[in-house]
Amino acid sequence: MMAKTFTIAIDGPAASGKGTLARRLAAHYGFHHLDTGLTYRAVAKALIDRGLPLDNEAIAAEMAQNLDLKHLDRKALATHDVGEAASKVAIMPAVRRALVAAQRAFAQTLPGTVLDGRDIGTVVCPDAPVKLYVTASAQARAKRRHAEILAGDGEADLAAILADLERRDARDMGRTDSPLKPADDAHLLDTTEMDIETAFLAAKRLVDEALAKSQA
Ligand SMILES: Nc1ncnc2c1ncn2[C@@H]1O[C@H](COP(=O)(O)OP(=O)(O)OP(=O)(O)O)[C@@H](O)[C@H]1O
Ligand SMILES: Nc1ccn([C@@H]2O[C@H](COP(=O)(O)O)[C@@H](O)[C@H]2O)c(=O)n1
Repeated sequence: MMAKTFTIAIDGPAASGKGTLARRLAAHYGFHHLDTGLTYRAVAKALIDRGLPLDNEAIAAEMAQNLDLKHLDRKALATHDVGEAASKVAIMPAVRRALVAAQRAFAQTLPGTVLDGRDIGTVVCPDAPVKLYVTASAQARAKRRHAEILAGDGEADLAAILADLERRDARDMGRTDSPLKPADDAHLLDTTEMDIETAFLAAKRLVDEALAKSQA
């Protein structure tokens, strides 16, 4: 018999704060965390590093099939160019099939997991007992990303960041395969007016309710 698992599914647009929340929740509950955006970024970076095209589905899918989830280097994958390239390879069904299979295996083999991305509640873990769709206005998200880059001693232009976010959101929401959207049973968490602690407490309340239900 398969052991019981509990997955927290978190989705939302770029820089909405879903990764921050996912990490906080995973630390709080002692769960394993997978940032699924890193998996798409890793495929994109593997192609870029080898000088391979970003629009060849067969080549990209081969990279996705060979990806090892244990070796995702967040720092190396964090650049703007890799994020932009990731959203291009993410439109390819064969890439998604390979990555979704690995993401599902992560959720199904560990007892407590938090996965964040764009299609966790809709495609990867449609039966997750708790789903959060984290949003914030595009302006708020751009300001947060801007502050993050400046804090890391980088240079950034707020208007350019806003344009990038909006372009990436449009690609993620407009693609045919697994577009970004809230699952029908997701809780919407708009953090435009919330600081990180307030957003965490709101999310924790929803997870606590789901955990209590799953143990009843
Ligand atoms: N509620 C909040 N209030 C203020 N800042 C926040 C809030 N949530 C997250 N942040 C900050 O916003 C930035 C983006 O957050 P985060 O990286 O978690 O977003 P994300 O949705 O995971 O982004 P991506 O999709 O690009 O991976 C970070 O600098 C984070 O510290
Ligand atoms: N479940 C997911 C996660 C990510 N993507 C795509 O990857 C891009 C990068 O994601 P980040 O969260 O690291 O910014 C993102 O723009 C999506 O195109 C996805 O499709 N599904």
